[in-house]
Amino acid sequence: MKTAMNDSNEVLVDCQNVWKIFGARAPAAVKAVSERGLSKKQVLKDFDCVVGVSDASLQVRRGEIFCIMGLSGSGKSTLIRLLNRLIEPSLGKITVKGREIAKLNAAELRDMRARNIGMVFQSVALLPYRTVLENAAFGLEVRGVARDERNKTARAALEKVGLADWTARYPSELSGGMQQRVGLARALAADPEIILMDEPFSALDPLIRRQLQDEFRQLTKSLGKSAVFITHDLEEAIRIGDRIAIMKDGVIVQVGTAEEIVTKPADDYVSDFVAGISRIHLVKAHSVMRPLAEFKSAQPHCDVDALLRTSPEADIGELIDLTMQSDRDAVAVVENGAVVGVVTTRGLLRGVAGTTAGEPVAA
Ligand SMILES: Nc1ncnc2c1ncn2[C@@H]1O[C@H](COP(=O)(O)OP(=O)(O)OP(=O)(O)O)[C@@H](O)[C@H]1O
Repeated sequence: MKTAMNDSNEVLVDCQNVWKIFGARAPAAVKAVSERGLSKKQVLKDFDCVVGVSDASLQVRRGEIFCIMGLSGSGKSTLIRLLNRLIEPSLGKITVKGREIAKLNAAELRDMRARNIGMVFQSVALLPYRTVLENAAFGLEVRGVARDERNKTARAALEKVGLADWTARYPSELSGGMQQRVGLARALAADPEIILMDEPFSALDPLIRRQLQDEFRQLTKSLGKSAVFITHDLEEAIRIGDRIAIMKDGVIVQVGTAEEIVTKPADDYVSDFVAGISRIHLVKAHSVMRPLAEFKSAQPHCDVDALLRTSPEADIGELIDLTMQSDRDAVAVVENGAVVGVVTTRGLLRGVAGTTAGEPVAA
């Protein structure tokens, strides 16, 4: 099951108060922003400059899949390009594995991109006159890895993405989904610790897309990689991400797990996004339970020890199944052997309907 827990809390990418302002008068706009805190709208009006990213801070931890989600033009691509210094920030600081990337020289930057932070774009840009194997090995070739070694590594990466039988084919013989897999294999062959993905699956049809989402998540986890994954589709972010940052007009408006975002949207913008999302597998017992003391004072005659039991991480689907198996209207939530709360039928309905957790519930 997907959890918010990570293999470690080590921060691999740390982005602090980063701005990116585009335009001929960007330096003056940056000065005005840092001195007077101008808004995106004011910057456009006063300086004719576009704020791509506005005061963004985020941390990507080891082993984590971090999704950046937002509508077109919200700044996702600009932000991800800042993370491996394809573009330079106007203000703010970005470190990768503790090193400030703005301070790296050209050779150090190349090395960092190869070892630490590789990228897969929406259009993979496969080389048409090269085989699948040569395409997957391309990153290694650029790094000067000898042919035998790079082919061996690329072959292993193609195997991981299910293309072992296609190594001698050319990109034009592959479907869009398979071409994306080659792009992923190319990134995996280079073996970076962090993979940056800019809407890699958005051109694919829904079935293939869901399949690749699941495969990508499994593969990333089994290889112990970290990833930053851009999407404009909240369902994709929820399916793939351990945590999600939601962007609007260059600003990160909320960062959290899917459950946090769905149960506690930071503002109306996020609420609108989460309105259509099914909560059955997202909302967990800990969000809809009534704390034990509160439940006991409301229902002093209920024998809590006689209720069916579950963990705080049980989702609403599981809670519904348990409630149906029982002749009681409630399920006890147990942590470390002790009952910590009770989920009532009403709490369950509230979870499905999306009412904020923590409201008083008539049990
Ligand atoms: N090179 C550039 N010059 C000027 N403005 C730019 C440049 N790149 C991006 N922008 C502006 O920055 C803002 C954010 O764009 P960005 O491409 O990061 O958004 P996005 O969320 O990735 O959108 P999409 O989902 O459509 O790719 C937009 O207003 C865009 O016009």
